[in-house]
Amino acid sequence: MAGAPRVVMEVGSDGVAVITISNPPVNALAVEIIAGLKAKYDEAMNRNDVKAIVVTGDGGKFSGGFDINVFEKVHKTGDLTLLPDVSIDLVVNTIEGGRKPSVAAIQGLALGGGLELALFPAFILGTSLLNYLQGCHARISAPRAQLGLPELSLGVIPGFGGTQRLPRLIGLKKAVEMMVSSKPILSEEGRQLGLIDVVVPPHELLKEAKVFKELVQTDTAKGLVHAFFAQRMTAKVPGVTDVGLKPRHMKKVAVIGGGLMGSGIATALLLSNIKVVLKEVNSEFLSRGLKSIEGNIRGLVTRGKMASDKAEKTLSLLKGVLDYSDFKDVDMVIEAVVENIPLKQTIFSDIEKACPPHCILATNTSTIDLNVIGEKTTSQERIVGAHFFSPAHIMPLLEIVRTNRTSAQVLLDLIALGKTIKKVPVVVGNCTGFAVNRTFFPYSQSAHLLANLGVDVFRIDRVITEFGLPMGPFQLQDLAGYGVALAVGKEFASAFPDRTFRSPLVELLVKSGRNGKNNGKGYYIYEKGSKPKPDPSVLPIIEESRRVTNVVPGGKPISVSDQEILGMILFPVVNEACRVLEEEVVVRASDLDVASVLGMSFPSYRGGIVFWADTVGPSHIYESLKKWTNLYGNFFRPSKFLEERVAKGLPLVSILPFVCAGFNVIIYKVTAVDGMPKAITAPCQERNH
Ligand SMILES: C[C@H](O)CC(=O)SCCNC(=O)CCNC(=O)[C@H](O)C(C)(C)COP(=O)(O)OP(=O)(O)OC[C@H]1O[C@@H](n2cnc3c(N)ncnc32)[C@H](O)[C@@H]1OP(=O)(O)O
Repeated sequence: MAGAPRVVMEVGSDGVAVITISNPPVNALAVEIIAGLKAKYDEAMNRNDVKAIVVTGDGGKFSGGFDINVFEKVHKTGDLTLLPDVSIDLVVNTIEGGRKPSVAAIQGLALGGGLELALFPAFILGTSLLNYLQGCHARISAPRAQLGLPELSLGVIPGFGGTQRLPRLIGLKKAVEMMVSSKPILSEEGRQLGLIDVVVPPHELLKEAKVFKELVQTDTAKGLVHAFFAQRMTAKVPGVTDVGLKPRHMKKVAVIGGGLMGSGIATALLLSNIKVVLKEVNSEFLSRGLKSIEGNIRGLVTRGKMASDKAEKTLSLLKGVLDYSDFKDVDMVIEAVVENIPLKQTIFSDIEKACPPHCILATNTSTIDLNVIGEKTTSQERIVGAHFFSPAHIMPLLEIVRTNRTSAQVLLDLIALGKTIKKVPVVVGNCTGFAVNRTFFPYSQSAHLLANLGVDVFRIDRVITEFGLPMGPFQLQDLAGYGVALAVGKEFASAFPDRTFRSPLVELLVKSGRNGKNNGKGYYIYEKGSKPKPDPSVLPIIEESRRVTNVVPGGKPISVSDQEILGMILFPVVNEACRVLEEEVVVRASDLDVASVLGMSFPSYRGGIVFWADTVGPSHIYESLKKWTNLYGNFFRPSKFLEERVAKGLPLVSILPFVCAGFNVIIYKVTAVDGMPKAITAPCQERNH
């Protein structure tokens, strides 16, 4: 078990005091660590037998930076005194004031406040001590340690003096690049960049400390800090990751279908050194799939991101096949064929016979009920959804879809595999659209409703991009292709007819020969080398759609502000998120935040869809939806969950009502004779989200 955070000091006979930070797993600079550092530095400075100081971290890591939990506490309490005055107190008064040489011994990582702590010795060396140390090295680092200032990714700036000291250490250009990109460099590069011996005057530190404290209080910092913790929570699934099971190693995975999704999934697996068998139905499709994987991997070489011998080694892990004979020793199959129920059912019945009994049977379906897919098998415990987002080797989200029969072991294995292939796994329930597509299905629906009510489509896109999404709903539709919009629209219309707005617009666009970005003609004109331009010739088609739907009250286009447009697009999404929470499609509300950020590019600095909704205020959202229901119909009707939350004055993220039914109350025990964990009933209990 990890011990309590502490700082220890050992003084050797050579007069060197080694101060070690110990706060597993990353030696975060918790308040008690900072206090401990100050106490040990004070002691070292005051002891006559100490000639020099080395500061280092325990467990192979220097420090992952200031303890982010403190930010969260500040957000909750508004109490800024929780933030210690490190730069002034520790650096100026203790370290500099003490006038003894101090060296940082870095290994593993020195991030944020951790790196800034390592810069402190330079601060001392930069003044009088450098003169008598005669070029002594102030930071000793093990190979490949990560050095970075990722504070901007949390919405704050380096607050322990880094903005002043890093530029002096490695030059302004590189320092700004490191701060803006938040990306770490390796110690080897850091060494090449050299040392700078300049002192930062205390008044600059004071200024910096003030700005830092102001930034911690902004919504942006709150959103980013929430997103940080939420992302780390997704891999903690009650009844799965806390019941003593160990993930099994996936050495060889079969992917069925070499189309866009299948080849992307295969690429992601190969890049993590997992053997892949790619199966297709004929040699033409197979060679197309293999070529696309090769293209993905060789593209990394062209862009200088992978050495060519490494690419060849990676590709040697890939084998293309036309039958199931190579499936006899695979640990997992991921089916990624077209969304056709009989085809998927046949494949699952075939792979059940062809694969070993421990093999996980996963599907990349984005819509079809997993119970239906597995209907012709007797292996329901090992059937699971592995829903990747396109392009699968790039997009970071992996929705792991469970039925009420999927075993905990299988879920755990998939969570572990997700992490191995550098995805963020989010475990979700089995419903139309799962968590992400289900929550965001009203997004394009409301955009179409607004367009049919007379609002300009390009204005809608602008409002949404100004809010922070990378593109608006109409440009997104152009990008995804109209075939996808029509197919997905049908699924949702049949699953949720009470809240579907039927717009003929996409059909009219297809009729007029448009297919979005695919053929260069959609709401926008797409030309090579230039940004998409709004296409005025689409306006008569939109007019035609308005005539057909005839939803404009009094026949006149509605007049709405940008703020209302934003609400009319995003509040229905929040409303659906409420239903997703009520039905416990996600384990906790923050999982939906992560899924919305990583799957829909919802701006991370807004914390995710539910977090943002709480910032806006559930009662404002509820009242707005009620008003729009009266004006424009049922599409906007507030959900029961939202209504109840508002009635109780609760935010959306707090305790979810615990329903004693469905997959969430199943816990697992390894009792089955075949070694697969079996579900047992668990008592109901309230969980904190
Ligand atoms: C004043 C200063 O200028 C302000 C600052 O220093 S702000 C902080 C700057 N530092 C950062 O942003 C680093 C954030 N951390 C990371 O990027 C990554 O955690 C890491 C690269 C250090 C390690 O990554 P990885 O090995 O994949 O482990 P990861 O799962 O992310 O983290 C392990 C645990 O450490 C915790 N942790 C990591 N960094 C932390 C931090 N700075 N504070 C508190 N907890 C932290 C994580 O929450 C996680 O906890 P859990 O096991 O209970 O879920």
